Order: sequence, then C-alpha cells, then structure tokens
Amino acid sequence: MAPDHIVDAITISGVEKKFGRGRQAVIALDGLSLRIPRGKIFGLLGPNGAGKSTLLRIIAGLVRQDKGSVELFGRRPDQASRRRVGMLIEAPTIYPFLTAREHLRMLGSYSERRLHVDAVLRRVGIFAAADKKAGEFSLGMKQRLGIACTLISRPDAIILDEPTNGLDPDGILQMRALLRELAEQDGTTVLFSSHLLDEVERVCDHIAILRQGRVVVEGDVAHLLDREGRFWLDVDRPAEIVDRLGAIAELADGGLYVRLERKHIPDLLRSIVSADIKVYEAKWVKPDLETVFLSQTRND
Ligand SMILES: Nc1ncnc2c1ncn2[C@@H]1O[C@H](COP(=O)(O)OP(=O)(O)OP(=O)(O)O)[C@@H](O)[C@H]1O
Repeated sequence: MAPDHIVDAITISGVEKKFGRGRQAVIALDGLSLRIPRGKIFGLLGPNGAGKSTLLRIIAGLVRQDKGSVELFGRRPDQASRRRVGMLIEAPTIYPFLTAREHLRMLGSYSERRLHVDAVLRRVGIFAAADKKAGEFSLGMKQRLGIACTLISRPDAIILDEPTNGLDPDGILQMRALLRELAEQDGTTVLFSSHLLDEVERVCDHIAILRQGRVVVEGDVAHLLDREGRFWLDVDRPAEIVDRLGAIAELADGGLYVRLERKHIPDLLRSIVSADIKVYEAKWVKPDLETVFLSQTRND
C-alpha cells in the first residue's frame, strides 16, 4: 500500500490518446494532466466528444494511452492498486436471472475487503428489492445495483461515467446523497463525469472542464465560482464607467457588470463616487457552473 502522505488518489500526467490513423485520426486526449485528491468528489465536465469517457476508460485500464502516465494512490496501476478502485464505466453488467443480493454475494466472494451485502443494498436504496431478479429492475434500479457492485469490495476510490443516467429526479437526489456519504463518511474518492451542471455544482468539491482533450478549467468549485464572479452596478451614468474601464466592463441588465477581483472593489467604488456618479445599487454576482461551463466551452 502507498504511504498515507500521498494525497492524490489518481494522478494523470501528460496523457495522449489518438483513435485511428492519418487524416481520419481523432485526438481524444491531448497531453492531459489532472490530479484527483483523495476523499473528495471530483466532477469531470465537458461538451460531447471532449474526452471524458476516454479519460475514465484509461484510468480504469480499459483503454491504453499512447503517451503519458496514470498513477493510482501514488503508484503505477497494478493488480493491487486497481483493486482499490471501483468502476462503473459502461452499462453495469447485470445478470437478469440473479437477484440483487446474489449479484453482491457473487462479487463479494472475490474480495477480501467485502462489505456486508445488506448494508450496501440499503446504501444504494434497493434493499426492498434485494431478492428480486435483476431482469425485472428499472433502468434506475439497475444503475443502483451497478453502483452496489462497485461498492461491495470496499473501494478507496470509485469512478463513474454519467452515474445519474436513467435516474428520475428522486433517484438523482439519492445518488447525490450517496456520493456525499461515501466521500464524507468513508473517505472514498469519487470521480465521475456528468452533463448535469447543476448536479455537479451541488455535489462536487472539485471539477475539471475538458475541451478537445485538454483541461480548460480546474479547481475547487467554491473558489472557481468566486473567481469567475462579477460586480454589478446600477448608476446614473453607466456608459461613462464602461468608457473608462474598457474591456472589463459591459452594459447589461439595466446597469453594468465589471469583471475584477473582489479586493479591488473598494477602489472602484471610491473612483465612481469621486467622479460624482450616483450609485443606486451594487452587488457581487456569483455565476453558476453553467455560466462558467459555457464561457469555457463555447466555440469562438
Ligand atoms: N473507440 C473509439 N474509436 C474512435 N474514436 C473514438 C473512440 N472513442 C472515442 N472516440 C472519439 O474520441 C473523442 C472523445 O470521445 P469521448 O467519448 O471520450 O468524449 P466524451 O467527452 O465522453 O463525450 P460524451 O459527452 O459525448 O460522452 C470523440 O471525438 C470520439 O468520437
């Protein structure tokens, strides 16, 4: 086992992956580097084709990178480090004639670190259907069973590709609670990809936005939203301020937005007041993740 001072659960360094050859070649990952801290929930975002699934598949060992390296808990992936990572990358492997309990018993029998079957079934919210055949399950229940299958061997990290696919709003809420519980109570690292920005904003500690096989934004969600914040002012002569500030200011929503760090706001307000411009309202506006996502992934 790697020493505890290794803070990254997963370290990706300069990973490149190309599919096909010559003119037909598609660069799925273009020298991508990323660190997934231990015990955190990390969301991977990006438009279609950005490289999210390819990255998760490479981490899972299902696809081999052309260049670069992946480390799991501070070591090159080997049987022991892979055993510490649970994965739900493609549709879960469900045997229709086995019950949920039988699935977990079977998979648990391969692991020395297995958890109690009933506890895992309760955790993912399918305990009531424990003895039903999985073939009768809805898509959402199959998804939960798939997650239960990754949890039974008590992984230190789990990787999920679009885990809320097929879940109804209630299922999405439960999935959010489950992911938080895994990270906060068990210290499990959770890495998942999603298109649901609102969901990611609510549940993740960290995110990375991918575009054309590269990371365009990465960081702690709260800091990121703070950093992307803007200051909105309702004043009597907005155009005058826009003229003076140039590119960092724009007229909108009946006033003007100024993009600057919070620490410079007192100076800005002082200069407005000393220019004898009347300020009726002023507020710091935090963007949501969707705004950040669109600003980073829109085609120019
Ligand atoms: N097996 C493959 N063969 C050929 N091209 C592939 C293969 N897998 C992925 N690609 C291509 O690599 C690029 C990245 O695909 P990937 O599936 O990783 O993106 P993604 O971000 O997961 O997209 P989505 O959000 O649509 O799932 C795309 O252009 C895709 O067409």
